[in-house]
Amino acid sequence: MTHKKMKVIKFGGISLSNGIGIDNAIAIIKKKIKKGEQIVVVASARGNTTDQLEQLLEKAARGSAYKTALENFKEEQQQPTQNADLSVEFLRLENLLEAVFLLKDCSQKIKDEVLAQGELLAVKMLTSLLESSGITAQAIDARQLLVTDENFGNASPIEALSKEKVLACFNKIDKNVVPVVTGFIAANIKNETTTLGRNGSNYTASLLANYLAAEELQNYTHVNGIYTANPDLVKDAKKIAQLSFAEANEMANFGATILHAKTITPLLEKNINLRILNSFNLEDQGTLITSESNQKGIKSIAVLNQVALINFEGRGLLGKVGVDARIFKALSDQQISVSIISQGSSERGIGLVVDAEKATEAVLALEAAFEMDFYTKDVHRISVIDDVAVVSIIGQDLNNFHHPFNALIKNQIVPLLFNNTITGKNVSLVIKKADLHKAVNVIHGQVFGVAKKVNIAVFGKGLVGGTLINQILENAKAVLDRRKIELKIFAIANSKQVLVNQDGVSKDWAHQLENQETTKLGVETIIQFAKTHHLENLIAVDNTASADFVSNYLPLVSAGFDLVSSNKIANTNSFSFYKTLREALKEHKKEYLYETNVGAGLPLIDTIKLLHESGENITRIRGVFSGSLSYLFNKFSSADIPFSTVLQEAIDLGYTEPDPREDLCGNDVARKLLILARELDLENEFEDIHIENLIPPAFRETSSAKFLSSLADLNAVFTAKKQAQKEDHVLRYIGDLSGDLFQNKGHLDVKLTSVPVSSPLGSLKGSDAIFEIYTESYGEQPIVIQGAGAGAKVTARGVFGDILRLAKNNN
Ligand SMILES: NC(=O)C1=CN([C@@H]2O[C@H](COP(=O)(O)OP(=O)(O)OC[C@H]3O[C@@H](n4cnc5c(N)ncnc54)[C@H](O)[C@@H]3O)[C@@H](O)[C@H]2O)C=CC1
Ligand SMILES: N[C@@H](CC=O)C(=O)O
Repeated sequence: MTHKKMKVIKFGGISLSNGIGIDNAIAIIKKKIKKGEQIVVVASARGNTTDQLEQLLEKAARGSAYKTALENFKEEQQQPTQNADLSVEFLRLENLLEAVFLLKDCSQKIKDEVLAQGELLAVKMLTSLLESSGITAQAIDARQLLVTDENFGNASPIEALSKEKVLACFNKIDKNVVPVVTGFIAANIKNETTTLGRNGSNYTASLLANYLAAEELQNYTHVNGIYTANPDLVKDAKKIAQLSFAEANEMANFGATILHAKTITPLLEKNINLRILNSFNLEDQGTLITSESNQKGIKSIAVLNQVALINFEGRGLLGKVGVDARIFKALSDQQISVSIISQGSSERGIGLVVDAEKATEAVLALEAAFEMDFYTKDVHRISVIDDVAVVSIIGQDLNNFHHPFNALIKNQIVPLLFNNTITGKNVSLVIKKADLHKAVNVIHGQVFGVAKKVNIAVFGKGLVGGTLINQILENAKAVLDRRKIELKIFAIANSKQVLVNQDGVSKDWAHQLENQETTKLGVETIIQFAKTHHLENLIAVDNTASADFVSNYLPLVSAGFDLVSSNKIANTNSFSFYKTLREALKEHKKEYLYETNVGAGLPLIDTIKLLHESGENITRIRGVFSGSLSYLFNKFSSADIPFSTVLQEAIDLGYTEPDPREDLCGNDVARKLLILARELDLENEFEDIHIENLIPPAFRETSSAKFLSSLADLNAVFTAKKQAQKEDHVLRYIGDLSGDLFQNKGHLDVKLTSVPVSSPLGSLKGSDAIFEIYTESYGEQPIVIQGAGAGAKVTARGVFGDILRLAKNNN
C-alpha cells in the first residue's frame, strides 16, 4: 500500500452504533472507495460498548450476577449481521469476567484487556459489513502495531518501534484492501494489552496518520464540528469552520472534549490536516484544523468541570525557596496533574486546580510533604473547594479581558481566581460550578459579539406595562439588528398571575397570562425561575403603581436584577428607604433607571443628573409637571366646557394615574417634585412638600368608584376658580422647587396658580408638561424642557429607553 494521498478515517463510537450510525459509516467508506480514495479506517468500540464493558467488569468484581447482562451485550454486538464471527472476543470476555468474578478483583491490566474487546468487536463487525457490500477489507488488531510502555489505562507509545511495525504492516497490504484498525488499544513489549487513555481512538488515528504521512485525518463524530462553546451549555454556540493547530491545542488542553492535546501533536509534527465531521450530517463541512487559522480573535469557550480547587495557605511562605517545587513533587509522586496554578505575589496563598477525583489524595500528599511546615506555622491550611469549574477563553488576551470580566461581575459571577498564558492567548477562570451555565453564556454573548441576551421581567401589564411589552416584542428584531442586543421578556406578572418562558414570551402573551394559574408568589417565582434557567443580564421593570410592590426591589437587586420603573413610589418613600436602595444597588453593582418618573418620556432626569453631577448649581425647577393636569387645565381654561368632561377625557386618554385622585390631590406632582429634589441630593421627605389639594374636602373620603361617578359635582368649584381670575389669565397646576440647594432640604410647593396666557406656562397645549430649570450659569434664562408629559405610549417608550440604556451599559 502506498501512503501518498492516503486519508485516515476515524469513526467514533456513536458513529458506529446500530441503525443509522453503522449504515452511514458503511456508506461513507463506500463513497470514498468509489471515488478512488485510498483510506485507512480506525474504529472505536461501537455505541456505548466501553461503558457496558466497564459495568460488566464492576459487576463481576463485586461478585454480582453479570451473565444475563453479558448475553444481552453479545446479542447487541452481533447486530446488524450474524455473518461477523465474534466468537473469539466473546469467549475471551466470558473467560476474563469469570476470572474477575472468582477473584473479586480487577487490575487495570485486566480492565485494559476487557475494554480492548470492544474495539476488536467493532473492527470485525465493520469488516464483515464492508465485505458483504463488496469492499475488500481487513481487520487489523492495533496491538500488532502500536508498542507502548506498561502504564495500563493510559499507556504512551514507543514511537520508533511503533512506526516501524506500522510501516512493515501497511507495506504488505494490497492497495485494493481497506485496512480497518482498532482504535484505543495497543500492547507493551511483553505483548500485554494496554490502552491509550481518554480519547485513545483519536490518538491511534493521529499516530497512524503521522507514521503513514497521511494527507488528512477525518474524524467522524456525531457533532458537526468544533463549536465556539459546548452547544449543550450555550444555545447560540456557532460552529468554527477553521482552526489552527495551536488554537486546537489550547482548546484540547482546556476541556474541548472532542479534541485532546496528545492527538494534535502527531498531526502538527507532519502538518497533517484534521477534519472533524458528523457522520449523521453528511452535508456539513465540519471543522478543518490546519497549520493556519482563517480568522483572528477569540475562538472558543472551553470548560473543565470535573475539577477541584486546592487552596494552599501559609503565612510563612514569603520568600521561601522551592515551595512550588515541593508542591509539584508531592503531587507528581501521586500521578496528580495540576491544570492551573495561581500564586499571589506575597506567596501567601497558592491555588491549584486538579481533577476532582484526585482532590483528597492531593491534599493528603501535600499535608504529608509539608508536615514540618505546619509545625513551624509556615503553612497553616490546605483545603479543597469542591464544586468548581474552569472556564477558558481560548484566544483571549488581557487587552480585552475587561469585557467578559465586567460582564461576569455585572451578572454577580465573581471568579475565584483567574490566570492567563503569555504565548497561548488564553485566559482561564475558576468559578463556582453553580455559576457555570450562566458564566459560559455571559462570556459567550460578550466575546463573540453574537447578540447579547437581556432577560426582562415585567411587573404590571396595565396601560404602560401592556404597551411596553408590545413595543418590545415589535421592536426586538430592530434592536437585535442595530444594537446586537436580544431582548427577551422571560416573565410577565400582574398582581395575580405570572407568565414565564425562558425563550421569551410571544405576541400572544396577554391570552397566555390570563390562562395562568393564580399565584401569590410572583416575585419569588420569577427570581427562582431566572436562577434555575441561568438567565443573564436581568432587568426587572415595575409598571405598577403599587406601594407594596416596591418592597420587592431589594430582593430583586440582590438576586442580580437591574431595575427600571415607571412607578414613582420607590423614589418617594422615606429618605431612609431611598438610601437603603441606593446602597443595595451599589453593593450588588446594579443600576436603577426611572426616567419616566418625571415628565413621562421627556429626558428630564438625565438632564438634571448631568447638570448636577457636572457641578452646575441648580437653583430652581418650576413648571407644569403633570400631563393629566396640564391637559385638564389647558382645555378647561381655553374652552367653555365642564371640568368633569375634560377630567373624564384625561382619564380615558390614559394620562391620569390608575386612581385619578392621585393626580387631583397633588400627590403625583408632589412625588415628581420630590424625585427631582432627591436628584439634587436634597433629603426632603414627602411630608415636607406644601401641596394644594384640588379635591374639595367633601370628596376626599369617598371611594374611587363613587368619586368617578360623581365628577360633575366638581364643576361648580372649578368654574368659580376659573371665573375669579384676572383677564387673559389661565389656571395652571405647578410644581416649584427652590431654596438654598446647598442645604439638605429645599422648598417644595405644589399649587394651582393663575398665569398670563401669554407666558410660557400659560401657552402650554395638550398634555404637555413643561420644566424650567434655573441654574447659576444660565442665570435668569432657564433651560426649558417641554413635551408630552403623560400617556401610555410615550411613557412606555421612556421605559424602553431605560431598558436599552441598561442593556448597553452591561457591555
Ligand atoms: N400613564 C402615564 O402617563 C404614566 C404613568 N406612569 C406610571 O406608570 C405606572 C403604571 O401606570 P398605568 O399603566 O397607567 O397603570 P395601570 O393601572 O393601567 O397598570 C398597573 C398594573 O399593575 C398591576 N399591579 C398592581 N400591583 C401589582 C403587583 N403587586 N404585581 C404585579 N402587578 C401589579 C395592576 O394589576 C395593573 O395591571 C404607574 O406607576 C404610573 O404612575 C409614569 C409616567 C407616566
Ligand atoms: N398621571 C401622571 C402620569 C405621569 O407621570 C401625569 O398626569 O403626569
